Amino acid sequence: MSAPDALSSNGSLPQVPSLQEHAKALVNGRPTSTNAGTSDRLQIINDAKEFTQELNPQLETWALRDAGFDYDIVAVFGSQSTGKSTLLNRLFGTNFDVMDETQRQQTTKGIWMCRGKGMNVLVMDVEGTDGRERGEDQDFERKSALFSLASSEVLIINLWEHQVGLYQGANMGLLKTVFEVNLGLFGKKTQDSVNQRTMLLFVIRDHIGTTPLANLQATLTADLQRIWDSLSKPAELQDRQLADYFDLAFTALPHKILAADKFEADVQALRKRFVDKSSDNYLFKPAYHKRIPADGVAFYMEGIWEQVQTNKDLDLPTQQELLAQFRCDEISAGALAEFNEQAKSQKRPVEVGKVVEGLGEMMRGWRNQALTRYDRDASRYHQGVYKRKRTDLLATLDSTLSPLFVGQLKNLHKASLVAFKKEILDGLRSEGYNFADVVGQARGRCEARFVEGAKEAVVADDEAAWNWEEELELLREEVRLVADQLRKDETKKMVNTIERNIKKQISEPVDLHLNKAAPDMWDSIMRTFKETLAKSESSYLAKAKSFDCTDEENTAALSTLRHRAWLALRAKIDEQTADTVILGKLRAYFEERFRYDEAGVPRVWKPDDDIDGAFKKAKDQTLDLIPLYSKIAPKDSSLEYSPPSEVPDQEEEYDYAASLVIFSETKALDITNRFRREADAYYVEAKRSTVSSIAQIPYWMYGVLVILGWNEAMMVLFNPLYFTTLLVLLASSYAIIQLNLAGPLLHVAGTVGREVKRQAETRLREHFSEPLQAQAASVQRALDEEDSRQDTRRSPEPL
Ligand SMILES: Nc1nc2c(ncn2[C@@H]2O[C@H](COP(=O)(O)OP(=O)(O)OP(=O)(O)O)[C@@H](O)[C@H]2O)c(=O)[nH]1
Repeated sequence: MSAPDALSSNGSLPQVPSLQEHAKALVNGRPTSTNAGTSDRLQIINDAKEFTQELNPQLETWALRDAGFDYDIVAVFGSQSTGKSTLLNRLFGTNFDVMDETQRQQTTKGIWMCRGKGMNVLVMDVEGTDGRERGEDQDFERKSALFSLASSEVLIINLWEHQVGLYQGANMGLLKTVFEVNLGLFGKKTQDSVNQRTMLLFVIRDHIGTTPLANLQATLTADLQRIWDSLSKPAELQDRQLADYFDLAFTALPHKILAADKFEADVQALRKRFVDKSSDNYLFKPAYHKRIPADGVAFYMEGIWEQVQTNKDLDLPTQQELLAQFRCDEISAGALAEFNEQAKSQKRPVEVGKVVEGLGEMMRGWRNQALTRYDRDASRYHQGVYKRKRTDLLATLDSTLSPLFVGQLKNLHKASLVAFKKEILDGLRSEGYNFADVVGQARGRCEARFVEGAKEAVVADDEAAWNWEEELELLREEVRLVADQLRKDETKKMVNTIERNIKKQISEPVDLHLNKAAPDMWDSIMRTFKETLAKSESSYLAKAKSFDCTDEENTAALSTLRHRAWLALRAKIDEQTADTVILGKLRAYFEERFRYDEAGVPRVWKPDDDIDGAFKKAKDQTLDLIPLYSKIAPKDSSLEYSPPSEVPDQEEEYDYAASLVIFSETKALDITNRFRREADAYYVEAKRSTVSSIAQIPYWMYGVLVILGWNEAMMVLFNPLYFTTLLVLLASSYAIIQLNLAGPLLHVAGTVGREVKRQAETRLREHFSEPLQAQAASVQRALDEEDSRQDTRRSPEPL
């Protein structure tokens, strides 16, 4: 027989298509099978040379898909109707179709497969050779031989005894093809295909016994050796022997009908060689196994058939690699699907900022589960591919877990920072806290919390991929910023508290000193102020120590404090020198001097008192106070206030010199005038009080009245009518007193009396005080005129 179609004209193997191309073709363009298998046998390649799609489900039905390497494949080929199916059925308990005894025509078409009864063996019944039914087309024979060789561990070559020694009859042509193809398949890659040996079991049927089996075996071996020698081997394989690739075994079976019992016994003996692993003759030796895991057999066989069909180079290691790629991808995808489902469950919580408890453990669990699953199923395949795909899978797993890890770190970062702030604020609420201690402890706990959480979230040992140090650095930086901010806030709060205290402390003394209006008033005020400020500054510095404030911060805070203290003093002074308040002070000062004498007794002005002199003196003394109040000017220069050179957070520079002035000149003038007016009113009042005392009725006037009224009194006494009237009045008075009506009557009488007295006084005053009245009126007029003149001068400026 000629070289197989798989070989190109120059004898070399054609180029292998890329693995991806091939896998794609297989996955997308699988032929649809019309070969529906029965429950226990399946036509894997039909008449139209199409590979079935049912093999995988069938393997599942046969419970072989998960067998791993724990299964074997045996195939038979030989001439048509040589009892192949019969033999297989007997050996493996299968139910391949057997030819009806009377018809003698081909029964097995294509390739059928059965599972050996009670054994993990896949048995393939291959369409018989000879090509009688297919005419001269021996293409299928070659392809099926190639397919069987690539997948089976044991190849049974079935032949009649009388075929031994015949070239065609004994399928020697086909064997030549098998050997050639075998070289192509396994020859070159000896390293990879160290296990790729195949057992060729020759079963000689209808052995009569006249020629001993040994002789038949010798003939066949010699024939095979001859064929092997005649092969045109590639240069590098010239010295390879048939035994390097094949183990040969021979057995003979007697005539099935003529020696039925013997036939049956020998078949059982042969069956034992397929079943009994302990036997020396055990045929399914591990060395023959093609190392295709059971779950990959369907894909592998389909791939091989595809290659054989398209006459492409059948490079088994490549096929195995291809299979490994496909299966590893499938297994990896299965593991990934489950893993993704698990990872998805925690994606949302992490995304919304939750710190997921035990996330690291979960992630490690999912990852290990996926890898274990992958390792369990994929490690049986081509190691190179398995490892490569494992690396890919690992990368995919990690790339899914990485965002969760990073998210968890970010959430931990946030949570730790929030806890840090809360702890500090809680700490600052406690009595007598030490800021540095509070911050230091909170910082320690914050970092510890983060590190603990981060370590838990680490998925693998690879420090570069699962690094949390950088995030910790970021956290530290932020903690520093927060602590700084808190310290600044605390410092501010402290400055505010001290400022409030200063206000409280200076309030009373300043009031007191401003009320006294002594020449050293400002000295006293400034002394108090400076002492209070000095105390406040030292209390700030004492507290600031625990805040770890820098020198610059302390300087800034002290400047602010000094500035604010000054503003507080100024505010207090302003409050005490507001128009009405200062006028009140001046009035009080003036009154003290004008209305009271040296002993503090209120003065009653007499006409000869020197009202004008006293008024002028008191007024001048009071007016002298205005310049005193106008400017903060302590006599002792050491008490002068030294303002801070620079105040932070202040846009415009504060003018201390200007702040020393309390009243501007205009203001001082205004106050002067307003005071003058008030003082003048006191003067007028004083003057009036002397007029009132002059207007008293002289006592001799009452004597005059008695003398002038004497006649009228006598007339009442001596006139009966008047006298009677008098008696009636007296009697009435008596009755009134007796009846207790004296009170109301006296009240009425008092009122009437007062009215009469008032009338009388008025009349008398009008009579005696006209000249003095005229004098007072002229003074009042003069004052009014003076006022109106000053009003006219001041009119452009508002009061
Ligand atoms: N003489 C003889 N006949 C047998 C033997 N075993 C089976 N047969 C008969 O040979 C005929 C063919 O048997 P099959 O088992 O169908 O042969 P086959 O090789 O599978 O046939 P195809 O599938 O058509 O190639 C049947 O009629 C069997 O009864 C045997 O050992 N000796």
